[in-house]
Amino acid sequence: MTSAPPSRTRTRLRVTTTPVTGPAFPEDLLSRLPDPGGALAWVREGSGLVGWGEAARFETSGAGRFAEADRLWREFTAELDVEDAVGVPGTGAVAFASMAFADEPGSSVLVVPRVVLGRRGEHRWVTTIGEVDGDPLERAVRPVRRPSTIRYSDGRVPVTRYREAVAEAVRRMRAGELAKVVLAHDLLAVADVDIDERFLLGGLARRYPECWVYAVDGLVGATPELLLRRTGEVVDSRVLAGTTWPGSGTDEEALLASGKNREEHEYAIASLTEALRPFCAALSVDGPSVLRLPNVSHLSSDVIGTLRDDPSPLRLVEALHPTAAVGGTPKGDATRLIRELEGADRERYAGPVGWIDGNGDGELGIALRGAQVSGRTARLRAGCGVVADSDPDTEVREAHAKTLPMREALEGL
Ligand SMILES: C=C(O[C@H]1C=CC=C(C(=O)O)[C@@H]1O)C(=O)O
Repeated sequence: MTSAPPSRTRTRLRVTTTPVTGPAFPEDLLSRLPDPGGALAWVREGSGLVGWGEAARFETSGAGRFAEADRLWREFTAELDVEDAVGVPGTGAVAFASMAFADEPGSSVLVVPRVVLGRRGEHRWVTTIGEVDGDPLERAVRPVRRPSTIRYSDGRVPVTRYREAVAEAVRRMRAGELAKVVLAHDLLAVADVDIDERFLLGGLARRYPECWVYAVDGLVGATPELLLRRTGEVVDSRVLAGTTWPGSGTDEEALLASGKNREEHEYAIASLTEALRPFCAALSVDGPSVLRLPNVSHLSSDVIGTLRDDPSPLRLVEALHPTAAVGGTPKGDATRLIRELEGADRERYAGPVGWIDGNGDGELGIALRGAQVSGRTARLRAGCGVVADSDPDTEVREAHAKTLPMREALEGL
């Protein structure tokens, strides 16, 4: 489904990026999101983009969802009348993207906001796309509402089924059917009032400043994993796989030395670098080291490359997704096993999420540590890499630790 304003066919849509200096620009980008719903965000350590309103929206599905979204975005941006007085990645036309995990079913979306506030290094700017009433920096912000009660219940893949799924996956791996699969379960949270996306974003940003806090079309979270950032001819990625958490009995030194976690990590690195290398003149991996977050610590590697041609961020993530951090090895076998053992649609969990601009730059993370928010409900999802050595009970505990950021954000901690 595609919708764009009717004006698009009559006059060229105007996009204006203006630098902002002085106190008019907010210290906290998230604090300017005006409404409880419809938040668009990609923010880390105070920098990034937030947006609101909808100048256009493009929805795609199926195996061709990335290519179709890429085509629609190119066609849309070719028709724009852009005046960009800042000229850095994220200025000019921007779309927030959230792509479905699986080819079928699932719907992916690009949302083009009417207003974007952005911050990158010393640059601060406002972009308007199409008609905008008044000064976006003066726009009234509705008070952020916190829920009084949150009730949790089993989702479509309850913990008991999740444990069985992990045990079955381990059996298949010991029988030599595949090397790694990432299995996930979900948890349903119901609040007493409609959930204010800004309440979640604020809590996540406060507790997880080293993560990318995101919101696109009701999918809200704080991901520690960068799938791909394109800045001109440079691409980089932060690959995570292999986890420990407080109370697990495995400290960070033991995580670095753990054969099982190193194996999980190696598959994730290999899947990313094998898919990215054909696009690159040079590619290097630095790691693993340990990324310490309040709820978990991960084995983490940084990948950096120089592009040889000019592929768009969406075409690049099409090649990379799903890496073995969220799919498995071999990719096709793992994806089929996920469908069989989870038996429920992941929707946009573990899919690419972030932004793209009209000049070919973009930042897309993996939609982890989040929830799909709709009215009073939030569906939380979390998964773990399973290899032949995995223990089902331990994976259940690890998945529980991975839902902590969103449980705390809902509870206002
Ligand atoms: C699939 C998730 O985490 C991935 C990212 C980092 C570490 C992971 C792990 O150690 O299993 C997972 O591969 C999730 O948070 O839902």
